[in-house]
Amino acid sequence: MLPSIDALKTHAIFLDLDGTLVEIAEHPDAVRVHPTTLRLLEALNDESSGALAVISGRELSAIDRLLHPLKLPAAGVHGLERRDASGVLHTAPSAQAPPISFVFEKILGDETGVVIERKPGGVAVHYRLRPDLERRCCQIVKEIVGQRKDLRLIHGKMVFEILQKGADKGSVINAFLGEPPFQGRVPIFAGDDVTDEAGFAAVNSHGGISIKVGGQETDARFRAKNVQELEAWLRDLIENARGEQTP
Ligand SMILES: O=P(O)(O)OC[C@H]1O[C@H](O[C@H]2O[C@H](CO)[C@@H](O)[C@H](O)[C@H]2O)[C@H](O)[C@@H](O)[C@@H]1O
Repeated sequence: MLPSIDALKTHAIFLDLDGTLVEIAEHPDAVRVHPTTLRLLEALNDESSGALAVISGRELSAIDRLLHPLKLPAAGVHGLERRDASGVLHTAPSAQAPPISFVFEKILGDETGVVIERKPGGVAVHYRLRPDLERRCCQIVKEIVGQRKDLRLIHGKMVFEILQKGADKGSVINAFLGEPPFQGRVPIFAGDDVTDEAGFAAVNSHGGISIKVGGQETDARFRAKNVQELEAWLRDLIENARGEQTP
């Protein structure tokens, strides 16, 4: 059961993208954000007076492409990039490290159907189209991460992500909460995947509202069954907030 909230102006809203605002698709490039979802985000942004940020594993440029024409405060590559509410870009120094994606291209090659997504400070190895190659991908990523102290490994939804250390979704949520217009507000964070757990921990430590989308194990305090249930709840937030303002 999701909590009811009347005043959005006292809350800071953080939303994950894939699997939270949009359904998971077969290929990262196949994802489209429906215009009604864009309108929902616009309304949340208005009703919270700009205290809305997207916290994603995708790089910032990909987030902007998906949410066009909206350009919201956002964190990309699981926290390695962050654009604050005044539009200033903060990049973890490690995000500039040389890419390691060539290793995968060399070993796996595009023809296998394994999708290699390069991002600043990271590479995602998607095996959704070739689940039979999970073990092989796992072997390769573990070997690389085992040799490099500067890297960490995330096993997300049909994806292995190798990332430079230096940030996570929790640290960027904390960074937003230290700045206006997020500062002093009760944080809300909704996400669906393992990488969102760091965000849930940060939000829980502020006494906020952490929401897991889907059925997997989590430290989030609340749960939405799926993308639709979360979206319906977000719509209610807007209606309640607007209702509050009506004399
Ligand atoms: O933090 P998020 O916004 O949830 O991003 C996590 C990763 O999402 C994308 O991959 C996932 O979604 C794809 C499209 O639905 C799907 O094909 C893939 O299997 C999923 O792992 C994105 O491509 C990654 O860069 C993000 O890190």
